[in-house]
Amino acid sequence: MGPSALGSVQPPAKTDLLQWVGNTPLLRLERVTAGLSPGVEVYGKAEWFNPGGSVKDRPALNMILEGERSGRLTREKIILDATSGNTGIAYAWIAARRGYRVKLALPLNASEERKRILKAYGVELILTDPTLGSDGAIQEARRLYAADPERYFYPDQYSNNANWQAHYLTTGVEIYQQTGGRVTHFVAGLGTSGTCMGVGRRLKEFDPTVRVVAMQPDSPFHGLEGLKHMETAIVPAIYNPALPDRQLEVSTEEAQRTVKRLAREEGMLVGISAGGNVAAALRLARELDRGVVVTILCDSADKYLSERFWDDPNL
Ligand SMILES: Cc1ncc(COP(=O)(O)O)c(C=O)c1O
Repeated sequence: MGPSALGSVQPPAKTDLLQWVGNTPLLRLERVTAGLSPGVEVYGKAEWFNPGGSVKDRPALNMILEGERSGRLTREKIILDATSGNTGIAYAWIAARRGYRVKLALPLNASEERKRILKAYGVELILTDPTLGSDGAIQEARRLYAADPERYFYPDQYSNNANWQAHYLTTGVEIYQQTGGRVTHFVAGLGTSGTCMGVGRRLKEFDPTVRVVAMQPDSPFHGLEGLKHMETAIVPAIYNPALPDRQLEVSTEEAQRTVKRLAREEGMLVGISAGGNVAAALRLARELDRGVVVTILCDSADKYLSERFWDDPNL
């Protein structure tokens, strides 16, 4: 078959990897939802389809583009931030494409896979005290920036409006469109809170009856990498506690158990925070007679495969 058989040959579409951020599939959960009222549907937004493998590609790209637009990010600057991993991975590949260097503060105990991925992209890692968690990394990034502000572009994802705006401009719109405007509840775990704030604001603008549910780990020492226990953590400046209509707490074990169920019953190999989101979404869905519940499958399990819970027969 020659080209003429195809009609006029178009150049390939979206040949820049950056164009593949967003527009992720919305997947219906069909088996873990057994026993729910027939009028209730539960969906997960498959964010591992982003080029960097997580939901954080969206805010990282938006913060970098905003930095360029505002003139705060210029060629000679190093991108500096504190990240438990996924935002770092997103900065890393986006910076590689756009020709910037990246320096990241992250807790020493962040998963080995994440550290190796970051190093593979050529990122400089500053490993911080693991007992201080993500807050220790934030303090270190602030210290480095304060010591030499001219050297760095410090997006500070916890305080940067371009973080939640990425979700306001993309994720929220996609969810509304992909559900044909039928979404009734949105569930999101809180890390920087960008996803919850941006999607929550957008959905409530489309339809003020949409209920926004924030999910948090049930204790300060938890295994939900990427999420914060707000009561004991540095609260992100972009977090508005008045926006969620409800808060749900999920234990590490419940999240891990749900991760295994999603793998075995739905064929979706997702990360721990995604398991936590689905656990909270299912708890909420059990209370409903009718509804369209949407949550976020933040990343895949690739970076967590060395965790011990996979081999724990009780989970
Ligand atoms: C795996 C994972 N899940 C959830 C989140 C939370 O998303 P957000 O920062 O938008 O609250 C993050 C954030 O870093 C993450 O890495």
